[in-house]
Amino acid sequence: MRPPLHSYPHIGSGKVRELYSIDDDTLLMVSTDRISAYDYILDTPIPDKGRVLTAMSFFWFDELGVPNHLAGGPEDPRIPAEVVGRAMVVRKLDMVPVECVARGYLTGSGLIDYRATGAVCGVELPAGLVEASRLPEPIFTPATKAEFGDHDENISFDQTAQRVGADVATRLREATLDIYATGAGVAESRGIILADTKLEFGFDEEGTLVLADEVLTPDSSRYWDAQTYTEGQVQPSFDKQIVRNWLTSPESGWDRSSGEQPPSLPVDIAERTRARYIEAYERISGRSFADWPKGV
Ligand SMILES: CCOC(=O)Cn1cc(-c2ncnc(N)c2C#N)cn1
Repeated sequence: MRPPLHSYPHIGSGKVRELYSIDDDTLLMVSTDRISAYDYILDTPIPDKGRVLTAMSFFWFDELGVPNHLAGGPEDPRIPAEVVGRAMVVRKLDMVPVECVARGYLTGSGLIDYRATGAVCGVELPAGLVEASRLPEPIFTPATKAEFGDHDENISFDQTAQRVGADVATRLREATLDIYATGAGVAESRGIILADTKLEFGFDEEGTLVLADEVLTPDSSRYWDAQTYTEGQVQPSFDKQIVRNWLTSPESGWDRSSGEQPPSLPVDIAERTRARYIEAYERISGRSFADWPKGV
């Protein structure tokens, strides 16, 4: 008999995820069907988004083969029935207070930094790069964890070292770049560009640096379709572009500059977005989403 979700103390909320305490050593990380766009959490859920992104994290934890925080499988008996398939039982770690970002392409806050300084997080880049330029080699561009709703602030390697020590900063950079390289290589072989990703790490009770959080999901990464990749313009998000395009189309009646909450999504927009998440998972993992566990 699985415990009810309400039997676990709720200890944290993200934009689209919830964190609960199972016991002194273990947490339950639950992914919801919520989706964010243009810094708003939309009021229309994307059916199965939580399950697809959880399936992706389980795939990548398995594929990467590095020490990670998983403490059980997708159907661990500690997972409440209502969240089976979209929850992970994880070891409680001493989390490193740095967002570990790897970038293989220049976009978003990295492009803003580059245009202002010629560098990203203090990493000098060649002149002449533009939106979505592929970088000569992937770079480590750490950031501070922002409070709920704020954007993370990019920091340099030296600033990271001041926070966590030079040795840990070096290990974070190495691990982040290695994981990005593996992820980008697998994605590329499936016709998908992994432009960048954000990882989180923590230390376990033996002092081992452990990969935590979600890993290489469309919520923690930018995925682009390699077939449509064109340097010099903002790339369509593999998973969110359908939503973004509808929200900024006359059909939605929404004005992005209004500061108002976006309208509810039409059913077909939510359904097509669900299909994109499933396509990303199946193409990258080579697994069928139909095989993934589902709660009640
Ligand atoms: C609600 C969404 O926000 C988060 O999950 C971020 N977060 C992670 C932890 C964490 N804390 C101890 N051990 C862990 N294994 C983890 C993990 N992952 C805390 N906040």
